[in-house]
Amino acid sequence: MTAVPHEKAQADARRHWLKAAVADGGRTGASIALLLLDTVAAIGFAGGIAGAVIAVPHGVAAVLPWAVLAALSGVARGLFAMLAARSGAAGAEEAKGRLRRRVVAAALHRPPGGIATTGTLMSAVGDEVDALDGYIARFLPARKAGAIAPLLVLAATALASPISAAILCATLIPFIIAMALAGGAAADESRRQFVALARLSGRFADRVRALPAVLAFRAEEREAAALGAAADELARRTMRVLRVAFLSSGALEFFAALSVALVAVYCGFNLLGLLPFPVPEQLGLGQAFFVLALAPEFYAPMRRLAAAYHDKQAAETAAERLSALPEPAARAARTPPAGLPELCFESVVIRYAGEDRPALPATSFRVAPGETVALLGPSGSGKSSLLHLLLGLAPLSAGAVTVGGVALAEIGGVAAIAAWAGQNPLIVPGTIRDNLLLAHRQAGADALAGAVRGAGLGPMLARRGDGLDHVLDARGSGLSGGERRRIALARALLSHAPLLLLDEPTAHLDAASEDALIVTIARACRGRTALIATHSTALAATADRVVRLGDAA
Ligand SMILES: Nc1ncnc2c1ncn2[C@@H]1O[C@H](COP(=O)(O)OP(=O)(O)OP(=O)(O)O)[C@@H](O)[C@H]1O
Repeated sequence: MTAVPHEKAQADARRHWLKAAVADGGRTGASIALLLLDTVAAIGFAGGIAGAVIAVPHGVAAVLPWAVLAALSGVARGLFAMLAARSGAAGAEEAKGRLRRRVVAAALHRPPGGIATTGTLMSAVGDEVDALDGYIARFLPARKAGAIAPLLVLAATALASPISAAILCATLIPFIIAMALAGGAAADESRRQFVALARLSGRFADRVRALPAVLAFRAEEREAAALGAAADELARRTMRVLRVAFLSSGALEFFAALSVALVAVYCGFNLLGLLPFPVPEQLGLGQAFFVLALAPEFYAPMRRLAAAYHDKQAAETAAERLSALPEPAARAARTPPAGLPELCFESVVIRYAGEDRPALPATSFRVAPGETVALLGPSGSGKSSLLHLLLGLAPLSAGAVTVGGVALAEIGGVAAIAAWAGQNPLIVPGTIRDNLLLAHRQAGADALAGAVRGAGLGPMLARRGDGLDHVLDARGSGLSGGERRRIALARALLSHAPLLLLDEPTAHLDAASEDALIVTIARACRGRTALIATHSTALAATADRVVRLGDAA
């Protein structure tokens, strides 16, 4: 019962979103004006031809001005068509640029706890924004010009021969009915085809990402069959779209040809006086030529619109996904205060979107400037979430957090003043050196060697012949969990940030390595404010204070 209104609401939302996206740039007004000028030039061309024909008996001098009019109109048509295409393309570039900037901003400034993945956002920036190209460059100008241009042709025809104009109008009515029927079917089929295409490409990308797991579970044949079935489904849907498209273009061509043929027969019989019924007009040669030259122009704007119809479907499908992207989070109003920060947590609650239970129930504590606090607590008690909250990666659902006396919301997060080693350290494609220098671009060789030593990366580099020049891929393939953490820790050691945030820095380590690392961490915490989430009581013992989470839960 609610499906239809829901679909209608979605379609309305899509249309509004597309309208707003185009209003940003678009330049459709210029393209529409140029397409209408093209129609005016077509009328001039027909006038030139007709004038030249009736001037033939009066000699070359009489023909020349009409021939020049026809030639200039022909050149103007080419020019207007080219400028309309250029202006449409430039408008589309402008609108796509704005949209891309908005999506990139949404990717870079994701609201804490949002669920849009980087993959979704990046595919939105590329493919989905591109899908709006034809809609803005071709479809919108063609639709608006398509509503006015036939009326201009009709008015010009009516001046020369009202009956011919009536014939053109008469063929338009069944044409509109046929196009409305075929257009509705085409829209449904085309939407289904786009959904099938999106499903297939999503499935394909997902399986490529999970290829090692597919091979490990010997699921190659099953997955290949599933991909084959999705591809067959897409092929079936594509064939249906093509069938409907052939039907509608068949209807368009039939009525276009019929209108020209009827006008031609009428003009011929009228000129010869052979019409079997009385008509209130007697056409001259010039009028007949004018009307005949203009008749094909009546359906030309609709042909242009039909050719761009596919662009509309592509844009609406893309709009469905793009409009669902989150708005970029508000920019920080202030920069974090300088110096060693004090952290204050007052009745802080973290609840992720769509979750009933809070990840962190009301928690209050304070970290003095230069103090090291260890967060201890069972798995799932919210230790990582608390660190993520400071970095702007988890939502503050209740309570207040201040950094150096300034509300966290005002500075957006502490990333600018923090050295951070998380549980899933970021590895970028490049050498291990590139990965370490992410924390401090200008770090010298001595500082780098100190960080490598402090984080215990020496044995790992020695095992790889090329040491710091060893190249890592985006997944950090070949690195163990402990090695990743050591890389993250080395980064934190390299950075001179006054705030140190460490999330389980000694996990995955044997006892001897842990002891060595604890000494390094304690040294790194000196002279900074530090917050360390850990399960290690040995590491917690080196902190100035321990805050236990999850006890009250
Ligand atoms: N992005 C998220 N969306 C929804 N729930 C989340 C998200 N991140 C964490 N949680 C949930 O919040 C709770 C606290 O998780 P968190 O990782 O902060 O705990 P933790 O104490 O650091 O655990 P561990 O010691 O295992 O690292 C868990 O129940 C977890 O499932």
